[in-house]
Amino acid sequence: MSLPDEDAQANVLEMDQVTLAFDGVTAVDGVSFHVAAGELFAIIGPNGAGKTSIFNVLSGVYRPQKGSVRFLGDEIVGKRPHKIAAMGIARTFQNIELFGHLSVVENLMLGRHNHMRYGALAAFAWVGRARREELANRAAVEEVIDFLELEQWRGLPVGLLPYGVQKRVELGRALAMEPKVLLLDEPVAGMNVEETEDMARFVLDVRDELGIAMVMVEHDMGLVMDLADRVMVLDFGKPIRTGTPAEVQQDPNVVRAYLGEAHQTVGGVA
Ligand SMILES: Nc1ncnc2c1ncn2[C@@H]1O[C@H](COP(=O)(O)OP(=O)(O)OP(=O)(O)O)[C@@H](O)[C@H]1O
Repeated sequence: MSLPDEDAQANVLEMDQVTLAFDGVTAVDGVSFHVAAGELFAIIGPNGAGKTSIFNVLSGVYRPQKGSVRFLGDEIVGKRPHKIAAMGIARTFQNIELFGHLSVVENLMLGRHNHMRYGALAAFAWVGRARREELANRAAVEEVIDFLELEQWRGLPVGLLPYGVQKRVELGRALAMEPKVLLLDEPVAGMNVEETEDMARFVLDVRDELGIAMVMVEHDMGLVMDLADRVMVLDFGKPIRTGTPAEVQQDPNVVRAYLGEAHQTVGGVA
C-alpha cells in the first residue's frame, strides 16, 4: 500500500528503454525517464541529439521499435496521435501551428474540439445539450484568455499578432484542451528578451497555478536552468545525465558534450 504523499508524487509519464531508429540512424537509444505530477522536466542536447524524436514518440507521431511509454499507468505506444491528445497529452510546436486568418478565440475553440461530442451542425442549431456544451467550451476558452492575458487580442486574426503573442496563443490552444501533461517544443525560440520573460512567467504559472506537468525541449540554457525542476541531457540519442539543473551543470560529461558540439557553456550564454 502506498502512502498518501507517495501518491502525490505519482508519475504522470514514464518512458522506459525506448529505441527509435530511421534507416540505420538511431535517433533515440534506450531512453528512460519519468515525469512526476506537477513537474517541469526539460530535455536538452546538441542539434540532432533526439529531442524532437522523443516528443514525436510521446505524442504518437513515431512508433518506437523498442520500449514503452506509460501515461498515468496506461501504455500509449501504438496509439494514434489524436487518441493520445484526447487522453490528456497536449503539445505546442517549434513552428507555430495556428490558423492565421482565424481570431484568437476561434483558434482556442479549435483546441476544445476533443471536448465536443456534438457536431458543428448541432452547435449551429443551438439546441439542448449542444448549446450547453458550446457554452461550457466558451467558458473554458475565456479562462485561458484570462490566464494568458490575451484579452486585448481576442478578436484579431492570429496572423497579424506579434510573434511572441502568437506563441502564447499556441500555448493557449494546448491549455484549452485541459491537458494533464503539456509538451513544450522550444517555447521561446525566436523570441526577444521581453517575450521570453513573459513566456517564462506563463510557463511557471501553468505549473504552479494549474499544476500541469510539462516536458520542455528548449535551446535557451538560461531559461532551462531557471525554470526546470529536473533536466535530462541527451547526446547522440542517449541520456548522459538526468538531475536538477545544478547537478547537470556540474557534470563534466555534459560540459564536454556541449563544448564539443555547440561551443556553449551549459547554463550560460551561447
Ligand atoms: N523522419 C526522420 N527520418 C530520418 N532521420 C530522422 C528523422 N527524424 C529525425 N531523424 C534523425 O534522428 C536524429 C535525431 O533528430 P531529432 O530531430 O530528434 O534531434 P533534435 O535533438 O530534436 O535536434 P534539433 O535540436 O536540431 O531539433 C538526427 O540524426 C536526425 O537526422
